[in-house]
This record gives sequence, structure tokens and C-alpha cells, in this order.
Amino acid sequence: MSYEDLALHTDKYQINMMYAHWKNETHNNIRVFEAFFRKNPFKSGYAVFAGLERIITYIERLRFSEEDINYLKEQEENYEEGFFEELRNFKFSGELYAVKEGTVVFQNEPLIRIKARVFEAQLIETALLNFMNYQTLIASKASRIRQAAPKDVLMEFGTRRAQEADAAIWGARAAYIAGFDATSNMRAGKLFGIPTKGTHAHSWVQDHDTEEESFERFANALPDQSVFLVDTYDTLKSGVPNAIKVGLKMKEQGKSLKGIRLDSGDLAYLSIQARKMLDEAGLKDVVIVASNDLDDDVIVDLKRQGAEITSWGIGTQLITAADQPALGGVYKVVAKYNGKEFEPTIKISGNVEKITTPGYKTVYRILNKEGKAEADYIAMVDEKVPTDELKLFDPVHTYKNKVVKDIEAVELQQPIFVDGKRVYELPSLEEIKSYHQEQLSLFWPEHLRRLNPQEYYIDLSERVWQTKMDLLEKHTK
Ligand SMILES: Nc1ncnc2c1ncn2[C@@H]1O[C@H](COP(=O)(O)OP(=O)(O)OP(=O)(O)O)[C@@H](O)[C@H]1O
Ligand SMILES: O=P(O)(O)OC[C@H]1O[C@H](OP(=O)(O)OP(=O)(O)O)[C@H](O)[C@@H]1O
Ligand SMILES: O=C(O)c1cccnc1
Repeated sequence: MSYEDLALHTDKYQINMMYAHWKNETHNNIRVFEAFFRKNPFKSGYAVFAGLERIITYIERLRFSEEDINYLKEQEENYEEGFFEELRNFKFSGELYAVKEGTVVFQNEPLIRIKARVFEAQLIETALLNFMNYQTLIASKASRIRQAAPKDVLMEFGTRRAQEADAAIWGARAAYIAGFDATSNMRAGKLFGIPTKGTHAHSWVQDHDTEEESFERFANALPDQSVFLVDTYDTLKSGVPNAIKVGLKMKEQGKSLKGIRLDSGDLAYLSIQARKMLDEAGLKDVVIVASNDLDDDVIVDLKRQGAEITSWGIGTQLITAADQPALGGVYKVVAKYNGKEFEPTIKISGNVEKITTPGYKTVYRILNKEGKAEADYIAMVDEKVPTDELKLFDPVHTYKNKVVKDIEAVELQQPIFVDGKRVYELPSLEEIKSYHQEQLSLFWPEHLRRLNPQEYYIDLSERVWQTKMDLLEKHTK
């Protein structure tokens, strides 16, 4: 796979801070940063983490070329040569932990943790959030669509409406992780091994004297991919009858028509009528595919109306996450190394939700005896989680608490880079996809439902909670 040169895929303020640190000789100070988001997207109770593969490849290849350096020279005359020498020797030498792609994750829990020289940790913030925010957003949207049609075929059709080429392919990959079956994007298929599927456009029908001829010629060329678009002229008077004619001819030749596609009009009514017509003609196995600005809400409603659609092509609404076009993931410093130990650091805000949780931390998923997730539990990296008996409490309303016994505490963050070396082997896309399915099975349905989900608890260890309280008090006195 070929990746572009991404060293300058960062905000100018990162380069400025790197320079100012270098000038002040603080650039080698070790800091701990965490990436997380503050609100689950789409009013869902959860999100699906994605973006790690691209983050890993980005970090592994992160070098400044002479062209990059020359460009920076032109931008600011105060930058001194020693800084450029530092950039010439730049490579990521820190530690990065992250949850695996496909993990079911929640608001306000650390997903990626970086311990590195501040010089490195600042540079990578922008790209890391860019990849995490977009891919996690699309995976989370895809997950909602999968819930709306649990047993049907879901095809990602978004490329033509995507926010450019990168979004198209990485969005297709994110959708596949979270339960889509295929993409129409051939490059995504080639790069990532996602199954590809496609029908044909109205232009194919318009290119022939008659609709019937267009179907017949398509079937002759590609019988195994014969899905006819039936709405070019009149779906029920012309499209479906012509598809049936050609479908019956194919049957005589020992071939089979695979499907018809509806792309306009009342999809419930049209699919019910088309199903009747196909069944009456003995074409029971012909699938009805729908497309046209579909999303999870429309699919749920079509199902409620009894639509006879079992295969869905979904473009714009998915690939642009139209109902929420960004995930607000952030990257915050949580600890500073003082030469002896890691000192927790906090960001205070008038907005309580924006106060950060300090400390060099990790996150565990607490599973009960039945293997179901009770809560996620944020603790300092050097804390031991007691598995015989653990007290969980609401970090805001601390009187709300419960004790869980005989638990398993599964650490969600995995070591990805240690001392700048990758220690994590990239899983295959199929492994990520099936890991995501396992993840879903850990949760009670009330946390996963599309509408008004029950909040899943993200709790703090007593030590983390106390550290936060102490720092709050110190800074607000
Ligand atoms: N029975 C239905 N219930 C709810 N929503 C539907 C139903 N049938 C279609 N839709 C959705 O309603 C919207 C209809 O959009 P629009 O009016 O642009 O389409 P159209 O007029 O049928 O087709 P076009 O303009 O592309 O020829 C689409 O998002 C479609 O998925
Ligand atoms: O609606 P979306 O969810 O974005 O799904 C993709 C849409 O793209 C195609 O339409 P387009 O008008 O581009 O071309 P076509 O209908 O002529 O194929 C397709 O027919 C779908 O309607
Ligand atoms: O294969 C299709 O039918 C398709 C693919 C992309 C966009 N619209 C339709």
C-alpha cells in the first residue's frame, strides 16, 4: 500500500510549539497525552473505534523530507538551523497504547495514550485525531445502519458523495468493520480486501433502444452480477415486467437473475408490489435491492411499512455521516514526567464536562461472571484492579455505587509502540470485523439500542477520582 508523505499533515501551532520547546530546551520533556471523545455520536449509547491502522502506518513513516524542511524555512525566518537538524533526525521514539479497531467504546474514556517527548507528542496530535475522528464516526454510523437491518445485505455506495478520496476508502473500511458486507469502491476493495459489489446505472438503460434490451445485454455480459435497475421509466409498468421477462429467459438458459434495484419513489409500496410480481412469475430468489439517500431511520421505517427489501445500497448519509458530520475527539495532556515520576495534570473548565481526568492511566472493561460488561474502569497504569471484589461508583454522584464480585478486568488499550518500535501486529480486516462482533456480544441490548440507550458506566478508580479532586481543589482555591 502506498501512503503519502504526511509529516506536514499537522496544524501550524504544533510546529510553533515544537520550535518554542526546542528554543527553550524543553523539547525532550516527557509528557503523557490521551485521545478521547466527550459525547457518543448520533445519540447512540456507544461508538465503534476505528482509525488505528492508518495511525500506525503514519507514525511508522513519519519523517521530514528536505522539501518539507525547505518549506518550513520559507514560512518563518526565526526558525533556526538547529531546529531543522532536529526535524531531519525526527522519528517517533515514544510509547503508544490504543484500543483495538472494532472495540465498542464510550464517551470520556481514553482510547489512545501517548507517552513521548513533547516534541513528538505535539506533532502527531492533528493527524491522529483526524484519522480517529473520521473513521470512528463512520464505523459508528455504520453500526447504527447494521442495527436497522440486522439480517440484510449492506453495501457501501458513498464514494461519489464522499468528502474526497481518502474519506471514500477509509470510510468504506470503517463501514466494513462495523458490519457492512461490501463496498462499491474498487480501490478500497483492492487495498483492504473488502468484498466489492455493483449493479448498473440509469445511463446503461438509456444507452439502449429499449429497457428490455438493456437488461438482456447486461445479463449476457455478466449473468452472475445481474441486478437490474428498474426505475428509469416506470418501475411497475415497465422496469419490473422487463426484468421478469429477461429473468425468465435467463432461467431457460440455466442462469439466474440475481436482483432488481429500486432507486426512487415509494420504496415500501414499490418493493411490496415488485415482490408480488416476481413471486407470481416464479422468481422467488430474485432479491430486491434499494438505494436513494437511505439511512438507518429510513430503513427502520421501511421495515415498519413491510418493505420487501433485503439488500441496501447506502451512500451519502453513511459516508458523510450526514446527521453528525464530526466526532469531537480531543487530545489532552494528562501527566508530566518530572525526572522521577509522572505528575498528573488537569485542565479546568467552566464547563464541567470539559474538565480533564488527570494521570497516567489505562482503561479496563469489567466483565461479570456471565461475561457481560458491567462498566469500564479507568485506573492509573500502576494500579492493580482487584478481581475478587471491586467497588464501582459514579464519579459525579459518588453515593451511587455497587460492588461487583468475581470479575474479569480486560485492559482495553494494547501496546502499539514501545520505545518507538512497533510491537503490535496489525490484525487482518476479517479479524477486526469478527472481533467487533464479539465486542457487541459483551453488552446488554439496552446499552446498544438505537433510541434512548441506557448509559453505560465509565468509572474512575478511587485513586484517579481522588487525584482529580485534589487537583481541582488545588487549582480553584
Ligand atoms: N415508503 C417510504 N417511507 C419513508 N421514506 C421513504 C419511503 N420511500 C422512499 N423513502 C425515502 O424518501 C426519500 C425520497 O427522496 P426523493 O423525494 O428525493 O426521491 P424520489 O423523488 O423518490 O426519487 P428521485 O428524485 O431520485 O427520482 C429518500 O430518502 C428515500 O430513501
Ligand atoms: O443516495 P445515496 O445513498 O448517496 O446512494 C448512492 C446513489 O448514487 C447513485 O445515484 P446517482 O444519482 O449518482 O446515479 P444513478 O442513479 O444514475 O446511478 C445510486 O443510484 C444511489 O441513488
Ligand atoms: O452498484 C450500484 O448500484 C451503485 C454504486 C455506487 C453508487 N450507486 C449505485
